[in-house]
Amino acid sequence: MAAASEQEAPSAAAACWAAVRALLPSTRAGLGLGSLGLGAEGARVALLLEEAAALVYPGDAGEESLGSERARRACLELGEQVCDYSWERLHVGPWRAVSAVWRRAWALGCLFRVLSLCRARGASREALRLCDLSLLLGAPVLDDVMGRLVPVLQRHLPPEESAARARAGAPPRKKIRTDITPAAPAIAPETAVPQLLCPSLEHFRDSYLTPQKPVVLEGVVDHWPCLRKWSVSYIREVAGSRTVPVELGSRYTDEEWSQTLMTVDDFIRQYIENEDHKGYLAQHQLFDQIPELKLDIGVPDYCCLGEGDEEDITVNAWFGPPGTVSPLHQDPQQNFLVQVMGRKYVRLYSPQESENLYPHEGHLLHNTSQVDVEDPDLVKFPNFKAAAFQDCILSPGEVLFIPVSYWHYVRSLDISFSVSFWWS
Ligand SMILES: O=C(O)CCC(=O)C(=O)O
Ligand SMILES: [Fe+2]
Repeated sequence: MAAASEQEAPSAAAACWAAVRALLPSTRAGLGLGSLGLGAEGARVALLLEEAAALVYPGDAGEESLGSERARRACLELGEQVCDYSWERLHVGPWRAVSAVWRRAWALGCLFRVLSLCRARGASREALRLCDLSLLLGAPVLDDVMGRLVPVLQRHLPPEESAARARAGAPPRKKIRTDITPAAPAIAPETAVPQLLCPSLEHFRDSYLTPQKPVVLEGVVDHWPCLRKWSVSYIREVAGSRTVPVELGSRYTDEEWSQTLMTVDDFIRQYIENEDHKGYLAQHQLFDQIPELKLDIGVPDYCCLGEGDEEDITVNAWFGPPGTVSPLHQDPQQNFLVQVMGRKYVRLYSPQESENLYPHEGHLLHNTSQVDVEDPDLVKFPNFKAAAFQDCILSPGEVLFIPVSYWHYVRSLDISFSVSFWWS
């Protein structure tokens, strides 16, 4: 199959297509559509995928892959239809119940759309966005082809589509304010979480993990490159063009809270540089999406004390402006919350205090307290004042151990980036 139809010297678009094409299986059978397992209810989608595949791998020796405008348009539309069908399947019931089959169908729909766009005009931000939508909602297909496409598209993105150029015509940005930040609460010695410099594994296990006591570990991640490298401009440089989920609104318990998808570049412009609104890139497995950032972090050694494998650790990014609030809640795993940029105020309550913390009723929020920790309504929640707590201000390079089910409330004091490790 010819790599490009253009007769003239390979254009940028043709060079991009050649690189994209090289990531695909050499034969149509290599797509493995026959073993997708969509079943009877997915028969229509299976047909749409076969039709799209036939355009990318035409049977006729003389015909080129997506060689005509008509073929490219048809492939784009088929991919869109596959995505429409799969989208509905992805949004029925809770996320953990969504079948991997439909997540793979979603990824393939995105793939055919990306192929059609790249064949027509080379790399584009839209193609990159579709790769991210596939990585965020889909399941890996063809040896993670959507992840492998990202660096190829980034390399071939024409300058006018790159984030830097997109900003060149924009009005000058507001300078990021680092001088005025929300007041840091004073930490009383009697409530302060203990701090420990590089304890041995045994000491941490015997004095904190086994008795399930919180502690701030110091000096244990000093060698992680993120502590020297990360800044708002570095994150923009590495991740600016990538699409990520963002929480909008002050806190997830508020009525007007919502989630959206946007590029990191837009997130920084709207919510980090502009402090009028609250946006939080929260609880996102950014390091699976952008492996380059993973090179800058490690896994805390103490995780080896758990019973699970290292691959089972869930690593989340939390990036936001000053004033983001995670309401008081508990999680079902041990947590190392690693602070990389800026400071956070953290308040902790033992699971034994649950009765004094007024968890929401109902299944969805039963692990979240109804009390606004720093401004409690003591008429509605009188026992809250009796609840004993510990607190700390977590600064860059510090690691907070939050035992399983320990209640935690977190407010950022500066532009902040934290990385959490949920482990068992
Ligand atoms: O940093 C935050 O805003 C919340 C972190 C958190 O809840 C967690 O790591 O489990
Ligand atoms: Fe949490």
